[in-house]
Amino acid sequence: MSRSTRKLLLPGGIVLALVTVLLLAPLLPLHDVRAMDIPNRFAGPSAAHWLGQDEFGRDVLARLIWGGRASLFIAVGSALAAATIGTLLGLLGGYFRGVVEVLTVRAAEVLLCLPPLLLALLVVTILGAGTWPLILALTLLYTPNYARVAYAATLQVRGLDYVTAQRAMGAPPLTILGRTILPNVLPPLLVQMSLVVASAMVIESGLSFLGLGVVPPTPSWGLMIRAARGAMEQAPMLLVWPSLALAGTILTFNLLCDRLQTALDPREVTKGGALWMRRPGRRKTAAARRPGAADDNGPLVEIRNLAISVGRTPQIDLVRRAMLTVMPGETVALVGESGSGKTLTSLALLGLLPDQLRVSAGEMRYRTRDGAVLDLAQLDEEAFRALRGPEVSMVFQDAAAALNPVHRVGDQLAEALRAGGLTGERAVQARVVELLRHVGIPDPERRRRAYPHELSGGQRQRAMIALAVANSPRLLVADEPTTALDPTIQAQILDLFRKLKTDTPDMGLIFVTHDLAVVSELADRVVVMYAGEVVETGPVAEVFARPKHPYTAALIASVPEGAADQLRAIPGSVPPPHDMPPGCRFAPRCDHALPQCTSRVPETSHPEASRSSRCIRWKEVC
Ligand SMILES: Nc1ncnc2c1ncn2[C@@H]1O[C@H](COP(=O)(O)OP(=O)(O)OP(=O)(O)O)[C@@H](O)[C@H]1O
Repeated sequence: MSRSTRKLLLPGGIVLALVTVLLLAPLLPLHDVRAMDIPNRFAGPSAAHWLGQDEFGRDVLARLIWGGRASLFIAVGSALAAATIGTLLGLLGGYFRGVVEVLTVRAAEVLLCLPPLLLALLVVTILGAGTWPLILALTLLYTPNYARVAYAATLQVRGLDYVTAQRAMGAPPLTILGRTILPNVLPPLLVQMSLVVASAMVIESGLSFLGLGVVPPTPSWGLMIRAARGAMEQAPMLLVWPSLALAGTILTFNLLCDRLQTALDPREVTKGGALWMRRPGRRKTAAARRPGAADDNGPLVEIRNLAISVGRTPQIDLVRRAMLTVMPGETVALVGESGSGKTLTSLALLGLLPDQLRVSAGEMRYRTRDGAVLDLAQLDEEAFRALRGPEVSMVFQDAAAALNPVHRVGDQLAEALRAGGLTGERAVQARVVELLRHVGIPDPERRRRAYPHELSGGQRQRAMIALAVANSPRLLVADEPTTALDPTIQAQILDLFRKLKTDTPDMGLIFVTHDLAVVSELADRVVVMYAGEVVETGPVAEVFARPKHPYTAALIASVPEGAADQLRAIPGSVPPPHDMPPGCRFAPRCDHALPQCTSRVPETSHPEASRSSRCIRWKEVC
């Protein structure tokens, strides 16, 4: 059972127990909710009446349970009805747009013009007080909320590649809506559900309290609160029980929906709840700082035996024994097939690993501007925040996703500069223009006022690079910054990186790429990763001319730009992290593999001082 499923047990158990008790009310040995006992009005708890008796001597426990039936039936019933209708309207409107949108979402939104309580009062006044008119009123009230949430979520999802791919495959719209879009819009709908159930319970009690909801003598929590108010001085507990039941049920529903949202979200983006709810990092900055270790000629970054893992029992190592060194001013290319751990290693350097992953072993020694050596593997989030920007920074692959779409490019740059300590509005704006000009955005005075969507793909990537270098970082990590661009623009962006290298000769650059041609043009050293491990490192020219690991050799031979005479695909694929072969991870795909390769993990060899290979047959590879 996964952690998020386990977290469902508590609120799920409480809701199940509550619903069971309420459903079984007719079978439970409860007093008659209407049976009055005037001589014993306001009597306290006794063996016969566990929670005491009300103003007519009726049993409070029985009325609480039967009242809960009415309240919950109305709240959950109207929330479900509104969810079904509203989600359908939102999905249809968001997917088909145009007239359908007007007839569904916009029509539902008309209801939002009316004050909620007034709308409920209107329906109840026309149809008369009672359970069903109340459910209808609440359904009308909440349908537009669901429609809007589903509509917004559908709009977000309908343009994504996987929906386009479904369309391209000829899937009918209803299948796309039900199978592809609905599961993706479910998390915000569940949040909405928890809010609506809670709010419906409050409105039900309010209307019952006003005499417009559940009709007495049928009990409801709202009616009980209303009656108890008049007798607050004689019997204050009469007010406490229904209020507690109402508050407890609302809180439990909120918790259940919150946890459901996490459990149903396979991407686990909601995992851990709000940032402020997360446990603070256990690691301490002080422990990470080693003032004595400063060495001006030493490496900027030195990763040793880094392991990045997911899960605890069992723990799966997505990256293990990773080694990487970057000297000041050096460009190190990180290459390897998809899934080899390049992105995770880069993200770990900035403390940006996804929530469910962690650095489980190893060191990432980083030398700061003032000469102190920090172990990034030991830093907490707060310490990383201080480093990101002026010390380490990152250029992401997809600038469209990495830039905030609702802020102007210039404003985003200005914000980064202010966060880096630059003061004075004039100085900030001047630096914004200078940065945009530096990265080659034409007419920066005007373009700084553009939103990201108003820039071309290449310009967006330039703006993203400007953002990354705004505070002159000493280490820049670029994760496939050219992959999403067309070849002409790719060449321009590579030129920009070359210019950055020349202009900032001390800046270390880690360049993640699949493209070996880019590596040979841009990088000084190359680090080859396979299945979460670093298999070979060395100066680019030497590694490309004489690879010392069969995987590097195969990689070079597999691309047209490679030095090999004949193009040759690497047979098989990278094994998944949970099913890694024992011994050398590349052995099952390797032409040079010996029996001992599959039984023992190969040690790192150093064919030359500046090179390393994790292959026992490195001498024979070439
Ligand atoms: N959040 C995550 N949870 C579990 N496994 C993950 C997560 N992120 C990445 N992985 C796994 O870790 C391994 C390394 O992923 P990583 O993204 O670092 O590879 P990569 O070399 O950068 O690939 P690509 O070139 O496709 O970006 C892959 O097997 C991937 O499936």
